[in-house]
Amino acid sequence: MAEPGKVVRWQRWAFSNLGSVFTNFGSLWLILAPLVSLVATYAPRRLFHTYFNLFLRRRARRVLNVVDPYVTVDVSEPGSDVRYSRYGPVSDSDSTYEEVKAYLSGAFWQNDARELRAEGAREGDGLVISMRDGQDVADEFRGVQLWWSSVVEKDVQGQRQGDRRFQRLTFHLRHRRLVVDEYLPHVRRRGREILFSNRRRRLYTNSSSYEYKSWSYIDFDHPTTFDTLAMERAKKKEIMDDLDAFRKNRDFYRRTGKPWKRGYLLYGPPGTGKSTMVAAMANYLDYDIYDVELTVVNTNTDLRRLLIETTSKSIIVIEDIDCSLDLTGDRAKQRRRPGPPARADDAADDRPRNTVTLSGLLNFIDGLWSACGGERIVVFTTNHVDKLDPALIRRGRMDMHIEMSYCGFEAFQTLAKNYLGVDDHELFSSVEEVLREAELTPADVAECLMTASRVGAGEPSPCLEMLVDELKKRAEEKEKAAAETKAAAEEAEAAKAAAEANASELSRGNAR
Ligand SMILES: Nc1ncnc2c1ncn2[C@@H]1O[C@H](COP(=O)(O)OP(=O)(O)OP(=O)(O)O)[C@@H](O)[C@H]1O
Ligand SMILES: [Mg+2]
Repeated sequence: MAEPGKVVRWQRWAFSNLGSVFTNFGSLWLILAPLVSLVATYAPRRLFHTYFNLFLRRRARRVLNVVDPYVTVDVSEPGSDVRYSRYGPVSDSDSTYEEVKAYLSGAFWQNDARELRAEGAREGDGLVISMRDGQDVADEFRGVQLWWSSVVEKDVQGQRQGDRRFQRLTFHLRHRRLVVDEYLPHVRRRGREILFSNRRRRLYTNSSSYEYKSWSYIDFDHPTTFDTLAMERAKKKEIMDDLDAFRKNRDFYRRTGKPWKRGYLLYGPPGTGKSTMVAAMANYLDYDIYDVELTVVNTNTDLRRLLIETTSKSIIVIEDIDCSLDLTGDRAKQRRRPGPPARADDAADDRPRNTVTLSGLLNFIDGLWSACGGERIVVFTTNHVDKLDPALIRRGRMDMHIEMSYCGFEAFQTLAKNYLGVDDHELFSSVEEVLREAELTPADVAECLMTASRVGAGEPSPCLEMLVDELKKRAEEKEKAAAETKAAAEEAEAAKAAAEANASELSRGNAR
């Protein structure tokens, strides 16, 4: 490494003035020597040695600081022993070395280091670029110049054979506080971010409570983004802004004493894109997803264990929350669960029943344990928002309520762009008309577009003509189905009323 310029200058000055340094020190010593021997004779022996030693050490350190005012800190590769440098213990932690390397891999693009080394990132397809041994890069932080170099030393003292590798940081003595308090934490934070962005994201799901591992996972590789998500533009922007504000406001959450987490409730009919929205959120934030299957969680304690084992920068999602548990009742009713077994063989089965309660779930969302780790998003999806206990979705728990509604014209434009690659077309107005009159979900429209683009070989005009016909057909079918359902419901209602009237007539007859 090219030595920091100032060190070289100081060293040259010291050597060229060696003669006068010794002359001055010699005359000073002529005066001090009798004084020292006087004190040595009359002062208590132990006291003299302690103070004299201290005095000499301090002088020596000051002289050393003048000759070489630069501090070095080594971050050693995991596995090496902790070392001590002139300025105290050398940092040695499993993740610090990787974090520093990742941080430096980002610094090379602005630097002129030419001899680099590339290693595959531990996860994902990215590469971590680092310095070849003996290379160095300069860095700047708040106007202060620092140097990093990659050092390899033969391991001479330990039982370990082979080389020891370090990332060595050099900086001026006067910046020690800045480096320790601010620069190194900044390096670790940034390094962690780079490692995080290089990793493969994961989609976790909880195993049944009897299994040893709480979560199992697969790689998460969902292609949906906010660009491909069909929704009104203003609403989409509002959600993205909210997510941005959440991600960037770590300090705000700390300052206001709030745990760094946010809840989103997605509600709407089937096929309006609730699950798709969760994937878009995860891709936007670069977070992992924990998909909680509540029906296989036995107790509140198991639920808490699941929470503790999630990592930060993740979305915890409970889909169809209204179906997962009986969460529609009041809390008093919940506390009485589990009730008597419904079937005779249930009584013989002594496995614990599902006893997750509403209050267990409330604690999961914002109890004391929910604050551990931070930077988490909780998402509930439901088709029936009106059936949920208000406590579960009150603001503060579910901070943002997002209605996923039927496909409007703006949502259709996004889908047309996704499937046909067109932004505008004369047939769009016909589609708009159909959508205004019928309640079609984005899933309906997406499916029609898929068929149309396959049959019409991706040509916009025939595809859109086909789409209009298909949508009209679907709208009619839906209308018919809705009318039939309504008629059936009315019929059932009438039958129920008649049965009740009959029963009361009968009981009155009996009473007479
Ligand atoms: N808003 C949307 N934007 C883009 N594609 C969508 C949208 N909504 C639905 N789709 C398409 O429809 C399919 C089903 O959507 P999705 O599973 O997200 O609906 P959902 O609201 O979660 O339904 P459910 O309530 O039944 O779970 C998706 O795979 C996607 O292709
Ligand atoms: Mg869904």
